[in-house]
Amino acid sequence: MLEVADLHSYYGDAHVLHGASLEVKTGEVVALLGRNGMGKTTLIRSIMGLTPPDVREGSVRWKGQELRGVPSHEIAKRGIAIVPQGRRLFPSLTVTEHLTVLKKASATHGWTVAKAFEFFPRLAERRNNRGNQLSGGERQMLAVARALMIDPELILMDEPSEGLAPVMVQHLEGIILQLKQAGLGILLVEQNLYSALAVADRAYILETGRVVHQALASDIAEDPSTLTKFLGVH
Ligand SMILES: Nc1ncnc2c1ncn2[C@@H]1O[C@H](COP(=O)(O)OP(=O)(O)OP(=O)(O)O)[C@@H](O)[C@H]1O
Repeated sequence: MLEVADLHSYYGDAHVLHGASLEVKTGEVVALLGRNGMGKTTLIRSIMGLTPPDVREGSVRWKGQELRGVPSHEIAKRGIAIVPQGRRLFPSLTVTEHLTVLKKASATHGWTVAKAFEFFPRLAERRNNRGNQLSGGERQMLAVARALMIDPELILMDEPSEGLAPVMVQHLEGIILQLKQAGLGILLVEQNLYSALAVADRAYILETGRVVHQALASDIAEDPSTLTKFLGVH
């Protein structure tokens, strides 16, 4: 469904992605792993058409069509949503307002505000609270719910577990698996290795802007030598 091939991205003269390639098939959860600064966020932004960075070589194909050069709002319309690192919510908007910015409250098709509240009961309870009144876990749920409002087929999630208490990380894993069951594909950037491997079908390891290893998530989880070699985990 998503095919990224030989992508080269730059921040000014700084060459950050050096021919990154990966694939996400329909309904697959794919983890993108790698140490700090290896280019994970840059790759996600490059897929989504967000600048910076500047993509100078390679292709991003979605359902067979080239996305390079397509504006990010158009990419969203074609079915790819992003849950950015740090969640990027509006402190003064309520939970409901965050959701209705992207979809009318009266909408009846696909992901509606009512359906999002059914999926995230905690958000329903907090519907009139503002972004700055939510806990870290509630913020993350809202960031995911907001992404769902565009009725995506693929969600790019950038470190969703960052800053969450362990119980909330587990809750988030449950949400990711439920979304997968609903047929969504997910490309998941995670520092929390074990959480990512617990929900992913496959994983790629990025090192200085290139994929240096790919495998089934279950194989990586059972193979400590891969974790040590590429991720410095002991
Ligand atoms: N806006 C920017 N301008 C210049 N350089 C940047 C910018 N954003 C990232 N970089 C550089 O690009 C490289 C890759 O960063 P990126 O954020 O993609 O890594 P990452 O793997 O997502 O790491 P992290 O887990 O720390 O977010 C780093 O060397 C970083 O300093």
